[in-house]
Amino acid sequence: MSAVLEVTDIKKNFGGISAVDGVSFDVREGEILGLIGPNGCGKSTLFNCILGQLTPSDGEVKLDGKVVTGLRPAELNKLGVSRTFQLLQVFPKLSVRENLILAGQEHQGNMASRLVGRSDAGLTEAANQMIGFFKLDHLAAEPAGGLSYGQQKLLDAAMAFMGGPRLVLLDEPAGGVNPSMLADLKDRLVAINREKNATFVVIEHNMEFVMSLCSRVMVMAEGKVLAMGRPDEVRKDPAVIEAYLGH
Ligand SMILES: Nc1ncnc2c1ncn2[C@@H]1O[C@H](COP(=O)(O)OP(=O)(O)OP(=O)(O)O)[C@@H](O)[C@H]1O
Repeated sequence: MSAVLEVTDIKKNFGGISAVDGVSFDVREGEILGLIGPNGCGKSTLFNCILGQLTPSDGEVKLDGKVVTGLRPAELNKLGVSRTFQLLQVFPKLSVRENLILAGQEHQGNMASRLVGRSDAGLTEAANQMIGFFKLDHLAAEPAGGLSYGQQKLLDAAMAFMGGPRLVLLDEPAGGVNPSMLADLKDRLVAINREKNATFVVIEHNMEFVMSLCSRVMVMAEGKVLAMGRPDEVRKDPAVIEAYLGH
């Protein structure tokens, strides 16, 4: 399997703080990689360095073998890199379908179409497919703000997959989602991975969710990679247990 994403020796300092301290890993095509670690260990900073929200102090990011370090988020979007944020990014007054269309326009770098008219740039069909895929049919015309929190997280994840991205980085997709919706969310993420061969990286604090969703898990502590491996290997790694119990 070829690597979609290769991260080599990424570092990010904030003044005297070394938030990410020499992290290297790769993500293979069709893989779901989990990224876990105690609060403040550098997960979000690492995501932001990969996604162009932050410029790394050092290191290299490659997408499909091409160096993309330092590219802006919009440029990465056009290359097929998509993300969700810890906090929901849905537009509450727009319908579920409109939110998906807008996300598709963003992925195409086509936000200007918002200003020049309500043309959907051919994205209604793609949005309808995503609605079906994420089982949001009964909510398609509802304003997103009227959905439950768990449904909005499902929509938020669906938005990241509009436009058939090459790589999706999901930041705490399960955060605050109740157990019954969690099962739906996991089920849909597994399905999109299998049926569309989608590749993604998931930051998540919900250990059970991440261990059952991901094929490999990377554990960070204090800006470094502490462990990387299959969920069952990582779960019993003494250094990982210590990192969690120590906090
Ligand atoms: N913009 C910033 N300026 C200064 N320090 C920052 C900045 N962003 C993050 N940090 C620091 O870098 C370290 C890593 O933070 P980061 O948010 O990446 O951790 P995290 O693992 O994502 O945490 P959480 O699980 O709580 O989201 C922390 O010490 C944090 O205080």
